[in-house]
Amino acid sequence: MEQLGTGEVEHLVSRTVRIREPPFRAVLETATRPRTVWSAPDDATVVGSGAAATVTANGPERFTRVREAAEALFETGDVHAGTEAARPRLFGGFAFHDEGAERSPWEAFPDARFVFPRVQVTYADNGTWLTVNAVGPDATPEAVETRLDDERERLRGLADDPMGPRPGIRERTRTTALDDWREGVEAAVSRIRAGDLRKVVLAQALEVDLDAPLSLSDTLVRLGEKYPDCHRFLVEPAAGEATFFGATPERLVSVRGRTVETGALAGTTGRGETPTEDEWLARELMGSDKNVHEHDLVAETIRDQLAPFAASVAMGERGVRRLATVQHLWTPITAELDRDYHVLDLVEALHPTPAVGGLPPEDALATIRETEPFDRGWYAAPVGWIDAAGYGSFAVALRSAVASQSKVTLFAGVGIVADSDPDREWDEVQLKYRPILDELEADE
Ligand SMILES: C=C(O[C@@H]1C=C(C(=O)O)C=C[C@H]1O)C(=O)O
Repeated sequence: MEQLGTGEVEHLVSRTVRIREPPFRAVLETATRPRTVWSAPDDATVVGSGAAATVTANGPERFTRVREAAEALFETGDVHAGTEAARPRLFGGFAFHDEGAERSPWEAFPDARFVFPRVQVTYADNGTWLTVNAVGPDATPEAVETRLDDERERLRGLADDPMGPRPGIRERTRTTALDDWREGVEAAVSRIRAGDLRKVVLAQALEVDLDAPLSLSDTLVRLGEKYPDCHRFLVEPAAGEATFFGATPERLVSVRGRTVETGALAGTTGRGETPTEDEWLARELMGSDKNVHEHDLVAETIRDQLAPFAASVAMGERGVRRLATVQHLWTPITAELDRDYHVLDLVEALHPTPAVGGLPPEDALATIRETEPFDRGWYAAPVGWIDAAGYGSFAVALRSAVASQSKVTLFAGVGIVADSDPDREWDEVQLKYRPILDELEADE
């Protein structure tokens, strides 16, 4: 595996063939570390196995460092992709805070880490594609083509075995007790009422010990079935046991050419038992001053953050996005860039939006660090991909967890504004654990 430093030029070989569609679950099940999954509603689904190259970076400069290393990697490509969906891409993400995501369960996660998969299966609208990549002095077309034949053979033999049962939970440990939560939320509300802050997103973590080992391939399949409109992702360091995965409703930003797509997602309510109750909850959410305020702060900030890059920014109409477990206020936002930018320029400018950080950003981040008794690591941070043209797509890593052998740590947060009630916010956190928790609790 090649570890790329800034400015190094490496020789890259990439070959792709079209294949008969192998079962996603078995492809992921038989992939080797570090594994990669990216699956978005408007994008091809990608499963990566191993790393032909890895880019890592730390600290506040991590966005620039990754961009430079990506540009160096893609500079000398000998690429036969056959289809756009299988062109070379780096998959990975960033830590939430500028520095120091080292506490458990994040020990193996640097502040930024991207993988150029060694073997990649791409499920696209125009078929399924197998890619083999190699980087370094020994990367030759012959070696890559031989590996391509071997992998194609191997994938042909994969059976679509039935999924196993969910693992079941032995024990749950909260990082934040209800009393401490109330105290933290009340302190934040006081600061907001005093005018020191406008909004802050406070999160919790929940550690669960499982009865049986977790099958991440089953979990990713089930999340895809239940949350087809969400971005599914899985990223992991090569060493250690930890895997970060989730199914998030929130897109941070996509850039293709000069077109930018993003949106504001903030303000939450539950799902009803019946369509009528669902409608009632949605209408209540749309009419709630507290939620609309919480939401509009996000939408307006994104618009302002995009403005320096954009020839025009268009805000869509605020509406409700209904997911299997919650409903959110959502405003689609698009922009046209005033010149070519790298997607990471936009990621750096937008992260963290007040949907996961707060306002003013620096004060909100300080409040988060002071209040939260755990490390956010990569939770609520950008995960996604970048290509040689500087295009890319990033989601906000919510409804997510870190899994190791028999332990999973889940994360969820809520926006706090002047009239937030600590107990209602507590309930909202529990609701946001549901997507992952539902896949860990034993089947009835
Ligand atoms: C912070 C989370 O979600 C974010 C916060 C929301 C809110 O406060 O209403 C809604 C969607 C997300 O932007 C999370 O899921 O952990």
